[in-house]
Amino acid sequence: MKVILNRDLGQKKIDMIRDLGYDVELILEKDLKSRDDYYDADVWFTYQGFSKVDMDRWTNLKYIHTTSRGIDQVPKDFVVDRGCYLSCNTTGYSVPMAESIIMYILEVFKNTRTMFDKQDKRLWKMDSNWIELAGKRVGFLGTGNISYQTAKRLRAFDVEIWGVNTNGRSVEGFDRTFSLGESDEFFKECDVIIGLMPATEKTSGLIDGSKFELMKKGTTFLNIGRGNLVNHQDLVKYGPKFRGIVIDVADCEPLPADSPLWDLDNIIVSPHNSWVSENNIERLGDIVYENLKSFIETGRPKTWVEDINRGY
Ligand SMILES: NC(=O)C1=CN([C@@H]2O[C@H](COP(=O)(O)OP(=O)(O)OC[C@H]3O[C@@H](n4cnc5c(N)ncnc54)[C@H](O)[C@@H]3O)[C@@H](O)[C@H]2O)C=CC1
Ligand SMILES: O=C(O)C(=O)[C@H](O)COP(=O)(O)O
Repeated sequence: MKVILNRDLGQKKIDMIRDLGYDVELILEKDLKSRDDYYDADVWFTYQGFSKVDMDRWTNLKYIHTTSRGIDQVPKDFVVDRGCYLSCNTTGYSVPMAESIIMYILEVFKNTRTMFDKQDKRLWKMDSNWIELAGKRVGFLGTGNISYQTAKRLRAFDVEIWGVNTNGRSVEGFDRTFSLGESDEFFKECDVIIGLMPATEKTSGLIDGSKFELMKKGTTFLNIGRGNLVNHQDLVKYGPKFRGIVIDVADCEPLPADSPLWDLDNIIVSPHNSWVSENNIERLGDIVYENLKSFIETGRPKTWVEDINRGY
């Protein structure tokens, strides 16, 4: 079985896979001599490699694992037509994402932008506009794994935690949950609202002026999942209403230098950085190992995306 890996998982994981004792040829993408050497592989671990290869040329491909959590970049027709398995980095980034989100909220609540500005100017001047997280209501758009890990850690700050998901089902770690169709109260009452939804046809532009209108003045709004969730024109228009805005993702990445979002004085722009951590390769390696072991032994990975057309 020929397996192409886009990331070096380290010798320990490679040895673990080899020690399984099966006839597996593991090749790092960077060691492929030519693009032609891809096309007879059985398994491909990739992220955005789809645009770099000619998808029509694969002869044996039976299993794709994308090293990202989101699967919006995956050519879904190919997966369906070929009857290929698709798996992704289900939980691998949730911990660093949760920590980054808590950092962003505190940055907005404690005005760190202003603090660093003053520091650059060697200005010793107190700021009386710092607010507490304790007692606030934090709302998650999406109650998936990243939201869960963030909510779990936010508990220590004595906040109330609400969430929106597809049907309003209750989810461990959330005090209240809403369906999007019945979520006006959510938008009106949350002090912090965090976008953590996947990019799908259904989520595209969900958060627009009509939702910003419902939010109270001084809300802190973060979009961390995918940029398509938010109507950016409306975000700019309603910008001054917020205590702070944080975007880790945008409808166009990199965010163009002439985007009016850069001009908002209450925005933190993080360049799709929230997932970064020194532990990612170790976590990815665990998922890859379990999935590959299962694929070799049973013909299917341990976990996979069962309904690719759902989009996440
Ligand atoms: N900025 C970054 O660096 C990263 C961004 N991401 C993004 O974050 C997203 C969320 O990740 P997870 O929490 O692990 O995903 P997940 O699949 O565990 O959760 C997704 C949540 O969104 C909800 N949802 C989906 N469509 C909906 C709709 N139309 N209406 C209402 N709710 C809907 C689901 O009910 C679920 O609660 C990923 O899909 C990915 O695009 C993931 C990792 C890193
Ligand atoms: O996992 C996702 O989805 C992301 O958006 C992450 O930022 C990172 O994706 P990779 O660069 O690790 O594929």
